[in-house]
Amino acid sequence: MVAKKTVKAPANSTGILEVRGLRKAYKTRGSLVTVLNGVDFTVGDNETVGLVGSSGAGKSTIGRIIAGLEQADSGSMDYLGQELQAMKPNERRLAAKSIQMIFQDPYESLSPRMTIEQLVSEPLIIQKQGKDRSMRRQLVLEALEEVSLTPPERFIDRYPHELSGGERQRVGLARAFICRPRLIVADEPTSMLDASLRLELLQAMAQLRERHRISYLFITHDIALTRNFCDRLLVLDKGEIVEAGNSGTVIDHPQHQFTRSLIQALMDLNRI
Ligand SMILES: Nc1ncnc2c1ncn2[C@@H]1O[C@H](COP(=O)(O)OP(=O)(O)OP(=O)(O)O)[C@@H](O)[C@H]1O
Repeated sequence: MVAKKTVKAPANSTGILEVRGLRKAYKTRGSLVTVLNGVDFTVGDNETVGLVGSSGAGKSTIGRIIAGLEQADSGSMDYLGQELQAMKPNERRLAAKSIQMIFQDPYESLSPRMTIEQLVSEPLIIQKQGKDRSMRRQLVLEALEEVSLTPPERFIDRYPHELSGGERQRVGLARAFICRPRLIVADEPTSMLDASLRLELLQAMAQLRERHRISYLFITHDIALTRNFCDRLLVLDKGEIVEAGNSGTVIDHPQHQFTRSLIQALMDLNRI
């Protein structure tokens, strides 16, 4: 069992994830480029934490490292008392059951050759949950219902190309939800959706959080979106978190020059 070896009291009794000193550099054309330069933050239980920063700041890299899709060079990630960085691949796979990720592109993130049933049940198969196909189908129907793809029977046998962009993103959310995670890393899930679909997805995410006590790390370019959707906001600049706090407070009273420039850019955009 994974937990047995690594269990210790969580550093923050209400936190589920505590990230400390995360560093990552990529080798490109022979030279090493530092992307994350000692990133520190926490995500609380049932909390939605927004992560903003300029393009290329390293937001997705943080998300991928937490979801286990990439390895950090150093630092620690205490997740429910388990140190993710120190885990072997098979332990990490088990932990991954309760940390899931949803992605930006509703067209590329779902295989076009799989039905919605196959796509949403795939994590169950990987995690060896759901004893047979009919049980898995039932769990898929429930997950589709949870993300407001109703009636689920209308969606389950279709292919992604038969769905709208907003519906596909909710399929991605159902796929992330089906193993009942504690934490979902959402990497710009709304950026390719128009305003009304954006709202639908955020409502579906908020509903899941309310019903099932899920925390989100919500990565976005759109700092305005974080005001109501996120409890807390983290601002990433030059590989470090330069500001963190209640999202309304950070937006209304930014302390760091970089945060001010992000908000100014938003105001300039709204004036166009
Ligand atoms: N596999 C890789 N190899 C080399 N460089 C990479 C790799 N992945 C990311 N990078 C670089 O790391 C930096 C951070 O990338 P990342 O995708 O995390 O940024 P981001 O903040 O999510 O950007 P955006 O908002 O544009 O999506 C970028 O400069 C990117 O080019």
